[in-house]
Amino acid sequence: MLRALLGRWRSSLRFLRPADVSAARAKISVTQLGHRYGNKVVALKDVDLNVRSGEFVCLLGPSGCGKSTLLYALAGHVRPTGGTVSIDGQSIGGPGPDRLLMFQEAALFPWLTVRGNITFALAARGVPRAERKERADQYIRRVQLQGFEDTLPHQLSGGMKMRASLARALAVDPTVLLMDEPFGSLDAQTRIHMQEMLQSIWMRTHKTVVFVTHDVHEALMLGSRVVLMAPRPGRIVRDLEVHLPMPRHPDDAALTEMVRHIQGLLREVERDSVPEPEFPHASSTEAPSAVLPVSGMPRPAR
Ligand SMILES: Nc1ncnc2c1ncn2[C@@H]1O[C@H](COP(=O)(O)OP(=O)(O)OP(=O)(O)O)[C@@H](O)[C@H]1O
Repeated sequence: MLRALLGRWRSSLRFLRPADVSAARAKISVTQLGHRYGNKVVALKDVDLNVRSGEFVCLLGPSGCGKSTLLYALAGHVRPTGGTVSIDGQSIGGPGPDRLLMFQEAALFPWLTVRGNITFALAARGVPRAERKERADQYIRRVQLQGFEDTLPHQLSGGMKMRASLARALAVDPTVLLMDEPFGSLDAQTRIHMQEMLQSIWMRTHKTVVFVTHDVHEALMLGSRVVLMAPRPGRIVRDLEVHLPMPRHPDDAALTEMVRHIQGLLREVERDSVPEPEFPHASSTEAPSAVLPVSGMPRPAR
């Protein structure tokens, strides 16, 4: 029984080398990316990553390994001190409408209803007025918020706010969805529900997603690929393709075994990381702690 289980999770995990996903065919291509903040912290060093169209890539690693810095470099909010980021072969010089960044906070306009928040974002993207309501309602149904179209954000639970934010992100239909621990502030039950919902939406849309998390279970619930990062300096140490069938169930035995294996890898990574001297943080005003999201809405304080 145990042997069969081990066989299943091992055959569901494939280690990738950078050359396995060619830059020429990648949707997102990151080459030799480095970033040093003004306070001398090397947040990223020599990061190479190619993401294919339609992949769900989870960036996973301990605090401070540069996950958010990498995500904000993809969004165009961090201007890396070295290397390049390209989308569809075009080097990016800043934020663009092809990428949308979602945060742990739902970042809804409090004076607009659920539908109003979505139609506002559609208007900002130039969607004709006649299409906005129908499109908003379509995505409201997709995140199971029907009946709450005219509700204001303060009347919603945390999970519902996040669903509204997800509906807004999907409705504007960015080429790439960038998510920074979006479910981090939700309770365990709501978090699982959001993961299942996002998973079923992704299975239907196959949108290219880059999702930051430090939760191994979440990464394996969602990711078609899991990229492990290590700190000091921030870098990629493993790139894993996950072939567990979808939809995945949070209690699936093979998934649970895989979680244990990756937790072991992360412990090794932490052990092998050289501690870096403490640098003052407060004087720096650089992203990711002070950025504007791609959607153009003010980024809430982290
Ligand atoms: N604005 C900033 N100015 C200076 N240093 C920063 C800034 N933002 C992040 N750092 C440093 O860069 C390194 C990487 O930070 P980053 O937030 O990208 O890591 P992370 O893996 O996303 O961490 P967490 O999971 O805690 O959010 C850390 O050492 C952090 O202290």
